[in-house]
Amino acid sequence: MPGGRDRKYKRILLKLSGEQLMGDEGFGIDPKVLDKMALEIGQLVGIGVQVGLVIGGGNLFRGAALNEAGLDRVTGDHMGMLATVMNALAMRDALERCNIQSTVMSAIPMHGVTDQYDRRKAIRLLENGEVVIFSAGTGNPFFTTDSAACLRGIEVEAELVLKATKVDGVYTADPVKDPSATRYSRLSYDTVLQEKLGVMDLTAICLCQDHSMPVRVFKMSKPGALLSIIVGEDEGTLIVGGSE
Ligand SMILES: Nc1ncnc2c1ncn2[C@@H]1O[C@H](COP(=O)(O)OP(=O)(O)O)[C@@H](O)[C@H]1O
Ligand SMILES: O=c1ccn([C@@H]2O[C@H](COP(=O)(O)OP(=O)(O)O)[C@@H](O)[C@H]2O)c(=O)[nH]1
Repeated sequence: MPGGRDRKYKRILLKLSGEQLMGDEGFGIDPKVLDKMALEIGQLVGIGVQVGLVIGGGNLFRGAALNEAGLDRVTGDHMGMLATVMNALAMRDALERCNIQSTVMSAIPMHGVTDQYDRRKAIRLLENGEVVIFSAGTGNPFFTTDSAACLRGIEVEAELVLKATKVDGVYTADPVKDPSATRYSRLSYDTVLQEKLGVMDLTAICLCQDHSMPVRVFKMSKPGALLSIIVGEDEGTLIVGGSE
């Protein structure tokens, strides 16, 4: 553990975007990336952290993009949710190759492929040290997996939602488009909402605000970042209530 410090969190909900699974390819899943992520998740499990996972589907399908291409929006969202199930199965496979016990639950019943989402069972599995992968988002169209991550995090009483992303936190503007943007180390839900800071969808932020669920945004590809957060280091950006 970094600096020999104890873990700060016992139960977390980690949100990975689908795009993070595709590595350098423009589409699909790179098993080497999955293996790397599985090892990092395994480090958390190894120090007794209970890990719930939500994985997006943007490496495969997004409803809004399919809609722009001419498909019905709800059909597109169903396809996006099914994409998250595929990613979840691939992640379970990678975790099991690292001898990390895991269960995939789906918000859309998929008998024989995944378990159906069951909050009480999920909590029991987490308490037993299994990684629980919550797939198919919220099960409803017009939502995102950011909202699903916050929803599941609140439901299973995680202490923190961790949003892994391509940038190392929340900035005053999109740092990819505006090089003069500066990073917050901590900010309030209200600021994210008022400034419409685009790192996470605003529905997800509202849900976290209503239920006082803190969110930490960080860069997954930064070596050791995930573990640093778990031991309480000030990595990325923390979104919480009150004034910043
Ligand atoms: N104010 C902001 N601070 C940080 N990132 C921002 C901001 N506004 C927009 N972004 C963009 O949001 C992206 C993060 O969203 P992303 O992880 O792609 O979401 P998802 O994978 O869930 O679709 C970053 O890569 C960044 O370019
Ligand atoms: O509760 C949900 C979660 C996801 N989706 C669909 O699944 C796609 C993939 O999820 P997301 O875009 O959040 O993935 P990420 O950007 O995190 O990879 C979305 O675009 C939506 O079409 C949905 O309809 N309802």
